[in-house]
Amino acid sequence: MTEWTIAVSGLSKRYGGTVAVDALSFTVRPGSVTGFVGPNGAGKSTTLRMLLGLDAPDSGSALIGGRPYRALHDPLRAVGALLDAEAVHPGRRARAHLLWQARYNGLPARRVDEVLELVGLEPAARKRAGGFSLGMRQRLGIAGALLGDPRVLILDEPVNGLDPEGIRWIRGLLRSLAAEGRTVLVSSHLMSELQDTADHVIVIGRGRLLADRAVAELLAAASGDRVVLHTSHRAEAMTVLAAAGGTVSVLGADALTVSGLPVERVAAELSGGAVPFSALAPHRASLEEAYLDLTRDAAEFRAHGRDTEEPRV
Ligand SMILES: Nc1ncnc2c1ncn2[C@@H]1O[C@H](COP(=O)(O)OP(=O)(O)OP(=O)(O)O)[C@@H](O)[C@H]1O
Repeated sequence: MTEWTIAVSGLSKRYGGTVAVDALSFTVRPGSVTGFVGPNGAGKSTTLRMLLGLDAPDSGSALIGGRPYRALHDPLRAVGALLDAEAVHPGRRARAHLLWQARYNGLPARRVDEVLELVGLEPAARKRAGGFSLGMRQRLGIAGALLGDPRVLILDEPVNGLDPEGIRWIRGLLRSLAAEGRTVLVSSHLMSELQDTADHVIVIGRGRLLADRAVAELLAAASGDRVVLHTSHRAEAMTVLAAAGGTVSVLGADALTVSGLPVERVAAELSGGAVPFSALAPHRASLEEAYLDLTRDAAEFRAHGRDTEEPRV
């Protein structure tokens, strides 16, 4: 049986003087959602295009189930991909577009109706794609990716253009596809989009690997041993906690961050000093904070030319 792992190894691609992907290596395993994150221009789409055989690497390899995409026996059943939701002809009706794709790949018309239902596009099945919102085009692209009931899904910025309801929907869809044992790789330039979706993230910048870690690990590292304290007696709290050996910084008008003291000790010190407080809890970092921590270290990320753009929040 094929192990449907995505394996990128020493992958590099240059366009003229631009190094788009630079000796990139990572593995994406079945059964979880893996986020592929980096700011605009980091090299995500180029990597995905090489994985799908749409661009040739200068060196290295990009394999799916141990083979290059072009060598897969039944590619649509093996891999479903969404690269560009705009790629549908505007005059084509949604169902007709999918039927054409299905026939071309030897799939039954029944499957077209199944995927239309899965992505919630049944009511628009007979409408022309030209009249679709970006969110509807994303859904149509996802329907196309799911047609062959593939083991591996590769989606480039699938959340782009979706409204909050659509974002919730795609999170659920990705999680259920992964729970069925599929390999799910989803790119985004916004780490926050992957919160509550990805189990694992691969972060790249300027074509290079910055992190390849479980989300839980990344969040634990970014959360550190900090405690967040809410009190209207900020000055007194700072004095008491500093005297106890804590490092205290101001978070907001009524909020402080304390590190170097466990939460129980902070509570005991405040009570001992008769300093009132309204809330006290270990700090839980967001995925966006973890991302900013990571990219802060990668100074070259923002220091030069095209990557001067801050990751958008
Ligand atoms: N066909 C091409 N010809 C020339 N340069 C290219 C080509 N494709 C990508 N590049 C360049 O390679 C770099 C990486 O681009 P890529 O589209 O892979 O990044 P990305 O991470 O997908 O960004 P985005 O989030 O904006 O889609 C960029 O500097 C881009 O301008």
